[in-house]
Amino acid sequence: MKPILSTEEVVKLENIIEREGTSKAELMEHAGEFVASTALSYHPKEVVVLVGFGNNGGDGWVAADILQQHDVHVVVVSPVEPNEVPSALARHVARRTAGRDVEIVVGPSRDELAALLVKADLAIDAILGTGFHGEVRPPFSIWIPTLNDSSPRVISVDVPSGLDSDSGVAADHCVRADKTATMIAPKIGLYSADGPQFVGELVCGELYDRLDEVIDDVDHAAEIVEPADLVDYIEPLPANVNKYSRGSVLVVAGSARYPGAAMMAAKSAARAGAGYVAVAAPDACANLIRMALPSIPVIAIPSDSRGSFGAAARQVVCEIAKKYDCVLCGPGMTTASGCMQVVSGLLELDVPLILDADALNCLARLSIDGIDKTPELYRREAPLILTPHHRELSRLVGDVPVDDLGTAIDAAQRIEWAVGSDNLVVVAKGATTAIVGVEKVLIPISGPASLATAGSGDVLAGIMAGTVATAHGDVDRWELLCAYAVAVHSYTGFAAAAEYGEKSVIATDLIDLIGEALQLVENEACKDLGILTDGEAE
Ligand SMILES: NC(=O)C1=CN([C@@H]2O[C@H](COP(=O)(O)OP(=O)(O)OC[C@H]3O[C@@H](n4cnc5c(N)ncnc54)[C@H](O)[C@@H]3O)[C@@H](O)[C@H]2O)[C@@H](O)CC1
Ligand SMILES: Nc1ncnc2c1ncn2[C@@H]1O[C@H](COP(=O)(O)OP(=O)(O)O)[C@@H](O)[C@H]1O
Ligand SMILES: [K+]
Repeated sequence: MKPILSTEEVVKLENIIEREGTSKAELMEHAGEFVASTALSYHPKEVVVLVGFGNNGGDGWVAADILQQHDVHVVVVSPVEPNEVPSALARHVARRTAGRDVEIVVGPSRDELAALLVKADLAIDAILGTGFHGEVRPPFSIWIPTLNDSSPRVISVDVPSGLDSDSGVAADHCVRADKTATMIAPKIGLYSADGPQFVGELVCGELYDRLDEVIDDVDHAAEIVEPADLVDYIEPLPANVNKYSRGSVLVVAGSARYPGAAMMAAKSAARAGAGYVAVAAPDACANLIRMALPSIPVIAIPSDSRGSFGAAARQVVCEIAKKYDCVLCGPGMTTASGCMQVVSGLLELDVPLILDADALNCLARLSIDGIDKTPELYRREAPLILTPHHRELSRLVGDVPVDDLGTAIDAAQRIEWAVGSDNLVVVAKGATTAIVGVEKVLIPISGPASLATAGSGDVLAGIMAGTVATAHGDVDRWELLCAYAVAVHSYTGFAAAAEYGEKSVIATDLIDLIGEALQLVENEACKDLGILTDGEAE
């Protein structure tokens, strides 16, 4: 796993590194070297380096110096003369670079800048880094759109200028990078809110050769899960299994209005490897589900007058649910009062439970002002996995706004910390999904935007249930198991986009690609571990 840090954590880490004997000036030299080597991989002839007033600019000045030593024609565009750069560290390197054969253009007009960029084949954006806040002021509010309107490839130093490195919110003017060369560790804002739209390809320069020894001395805002981390969940099917020993799932879902959600979740659980998947659905839709899923037994549960679980459902469902390795509750269920009773009944059972979709809305309704205020509602011994999207998550914490990765992590942590159990995981779904456990926040492999289609969450919930059931409770870290399920879901998205086209994927396409996705995750993990080469994996 690779750490993702907040700006505050990066500053703490830089101070620790300094105490260990590597100064900030040396880190700036290494940052500039990393930017230069990233730039040289494009074999550029003409590079424009845009520098700001701070240390982000300092990285740019160092990179400019190195690039000119590699016979690249470099033009540094600065708002002030090198002698007037306010940051002392950056001023030192600016003066040094100015003493070499580098062209420096101070305070160009929009047209002058545009003319320089037209001639360049690469631009380096060292205007604003982690010190940026608020809206972009002149002259950068002119430079940034001029850069975005120009043709050269853009490498942003540390963060795209104009992006808040913590919240990931882009200012009105924000550099759209082809590649972002971030320093020491990726900043959380690169993954949050607008970040993914502006960052381009992300590369990280560690800058300090003993980073491994100090990285755990600061908290980590989150950790990126790499395929190799998932290797424990990749196991061949033993020859001597039977359908029950493979793992069983009960999907408690559906209603007369939404039978499809139950079908998709159940089929996905089976495709994800569970040997025995059954559906407990209101009798108003049970026959429909039976006809659509001949391989899956459907248990008809008493309905209410509108075709949702009725008053008698709680007792019947809970009696059945005890026998399964995993229960998934929620897809297409509605929030009728019988459903709320089913959810509270299942929470009392000693069986791994996944609450998704309407089960989460029921849970939210069972509390008055957010479930984190009433942890007794969801505190239990057996594992509990909640899989809310941002709106569901917001409802769970009493309608506190949740609209990006940062606010989703905060909300999920409120739910986690109110209970403080290793067995509780909140999978906060979004364009970037965060898996929040009591100690760590994991960022699993993200899928393509094609996954933003109705029913895609039902497929994920099914994959999650299949994964939990086949693990048989033999799980060191539930967060990592959830990361595996999310990765499989992400790869169904890639496979479906390749087969049907990015915009044409519908949720049912994902289900039949789960097998392929399982294989893709395995291939990536093996590649990471050096067991398989690129060619073999294809
Ligand atoms: N501190 C360290 O040890 C290291 C820092 N490094 C670099 O230093 C950067 C952080 O440097 P700084 O803290 O100097 O910050 P920045 O260089 O990111 O920005 C600070 C400057 O930007 C200006 N600014 C802030 N908000 C603005 C706005 N809204 N409109 C226009 N101008 C604005 C400020 O006037 C200030 O001069 C990192 O992103 C990284 O690139 C690297 O050199 C590695 C080592
Ligand atoms: N822009 C996106 N890029 C990648 N994945 C996305 C994007 N938008 C949504 N997803 C993923 O798609 C799934 C959607 O789930 P959800 O909102 O519950 O859908 P539904 O309720 O329709 O089943 C989640 O796993 C989410 O992480
Ligand atoms: K930058």
